[in-house]
Formats: sequence, C-alpha cells, structure tokens
Amino acid sequence: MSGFDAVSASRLVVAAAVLDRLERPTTLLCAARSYPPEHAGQFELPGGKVEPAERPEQALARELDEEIGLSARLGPELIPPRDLAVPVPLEGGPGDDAPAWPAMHGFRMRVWLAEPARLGDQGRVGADHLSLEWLSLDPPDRLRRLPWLEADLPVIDALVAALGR
Ligand SMILES: Nc1nc2c([nH]c(=O)n2[C@H]2C[C@H](O)[C@@H](COP(=O)(O)OP(=O)(O)OP(=O)(O)O)O2)c(=O)[nH]1
Repeated sequence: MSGFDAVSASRLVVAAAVLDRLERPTTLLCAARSYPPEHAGQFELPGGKVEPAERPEQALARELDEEIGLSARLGPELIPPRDLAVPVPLEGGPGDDAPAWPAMHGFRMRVWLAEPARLGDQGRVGADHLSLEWLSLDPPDRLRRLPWLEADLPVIDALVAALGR
C-alpha cells in the first residue's frame, strides 16, 4: 500500500535490524523508503504494521517476505529504554503485550535483531523501497549519519550500543 493512513495510538509496527549474521555481525540492512513523498529516500528498518490477531513475530516474518523477499531468523528483541518506551496500550491487540519504541505518526514499534535464514541472502528491492544498503557497523557514526526516519535515530543508537560498537 502507499501513503500513511490515519492511525490510532494503539497501532503496532514491527521492524527488523537485519544483520549479516547475529554472531559477530559486520553489516546492517538499511532500507530507503519509497513513500510517502516527504519521507522518500529516508532510511528505516524493514518491517510494517501488525494485522489484527497477528503475533508481532509472525507479522515481522510476513512483512520481511512481502517487502524485501527475505526469510529471516529472529534474534533478541531490542528493548527500548524506560525513558523512551511507550507502554502497552489498554486497547492493544493480542500480541501487543510489551513496551515499544515511539515511531512516527503515533505508531509504536517493536524491533528484533535478525539475520537472513540463508546466510548471504541480501533481500531484494520491492515497491516499498528505493534501495537496500548493507552498511558496515564500523564506524558507527557513518551508520548514524544516514538520513534515517527521525524516530529511528534512538533505535540505531541503542542498536550500536547493544552490539558493543
Ligand atoms: N517499517 C518501519 N516503519 C517505521 C520505522 N520507523 C518508523 O517511524 N516507522 C513508521 C512509519 C510508518 O508511520 C509506520 C509503518 O508504516 P509502513 O508503511 O512501514 O507499514 P506497512 O509496511 O504495513 O505499510 P502500508 O502498507 O500500511 O503502507 O511506522 C521503521 O524503522 N520501519
């Protein structure tokens, strides 16, 4: 789909920090959005909205397959720090059961580390993205300097810290 719909504060988005490998990673998959026009070219972690009655991990597998043709193995969740975390909403769906990162447009976002199920699989660019870049984790400042969606900056900082960079 294209464009951002009107959203309710309870909508949950899931995204993956796809590393070349979970053990001793060297690169991160950074995806340049193709829409909406005001965010085209900005980078995000691939993922998307959780459908009603879907578990977040199931939604993430579906989104990665649909958007970038990647079958991924999930690692640990990247837990937001307490001062940033958006609590579980009262009206959250069945899988919406953990604090999340604040995402754009009132969305809440949960993020998992991941690696391609077939190591070396690069994913493919579909309609949702202009490009997929596998960027080196070193030096981390180069990664931080990408034009990320604004909401992703603390996520990237936390990722870099979690990976010990
Ligand atoms: N996928 C993704 N969405 C993010 C990130 N950061 C962030 O603020 N968002 C926001 C942008 C959108 O408002 C929302 C997710 O939208 P989306 O367009 O990716 O969702 P979708 O794939 O289900 O797309 P659609 O078919 O509903 O357009 O979350 C991120 O790193 N990845």
